[in-house]
Amino acid sequence: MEPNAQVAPTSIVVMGVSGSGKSTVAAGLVDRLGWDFAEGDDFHPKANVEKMRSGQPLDDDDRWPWLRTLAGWIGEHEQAGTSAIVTCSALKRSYRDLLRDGHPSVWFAHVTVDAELLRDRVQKRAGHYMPPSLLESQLATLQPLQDDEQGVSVSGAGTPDAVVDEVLARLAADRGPAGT
Ligand SMILES: Nc1ncnc2c1ncn2[C@@H]1O[C@H](COP(=O)(O)OP(=O)(O)OP(=O)(O)O)[C@@H](O)[C@H]1O
Ligand SMILES: O=C(O)[C@H](O)[C@@H](O)[C@H](O)[C@H](O)CO
Repeated sequence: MEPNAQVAPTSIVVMGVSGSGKSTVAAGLVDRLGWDFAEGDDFHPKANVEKMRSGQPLDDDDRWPWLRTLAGWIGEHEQAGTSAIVTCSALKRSYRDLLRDGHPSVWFAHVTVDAELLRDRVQKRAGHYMPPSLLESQLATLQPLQDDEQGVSVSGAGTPDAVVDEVLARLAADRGPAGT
């Protein structure tokens, strides 16, 4: 598999640890691009959500079936020729390998936020099943997006609009004049 396949990116996976701002950035991208959208967390089996709610981090075995479901969603959109945006923590490179395997249009937008800001955001967020205590394991598991992976890493510390602008600028550059 070729991580940097030269295919116009039409499937954006907004990735990052819990609380980094994936949903917020994805909403901004959907507003600006009008592409189809799915919240990756909605595809977690109930057992995964209950595990996180009880304060236990997911492991690879918990995540593989979920990631395969998301890859299927991406594949359906690719096949239909429909551009799409999905949020997914995609914490490890091997998870991203699964998502892009056979799906050359996949392009990652990694929203990065330092641990202090992350704790602050998650502690202020009410009514979410993900307890702040799981942040450390999210950060320990994270393998940041690498240079040879199609996509962009952006700091999520700015305003949502600024983060979205930065993602879109890089997306436009990667899509080239024909991909607008
Ligand atoms: N750029 C930003 N500036 C200020 N606050 C932000 C920004 N992005 C997100 N937030 C806030 O931080 C919190 C986490 O954001 P969000 O839910 O988008 O993250 P997430 O990565 O989708 O989280 P999870 O994966 O746990 O669902 C929310 O309360 C959101 O309003
Ligand atoms: O891979 C994981 O551990 C999970 O996807 C988590 O990241 C949460 O589902 C999500 O971020 C919601 O808080």
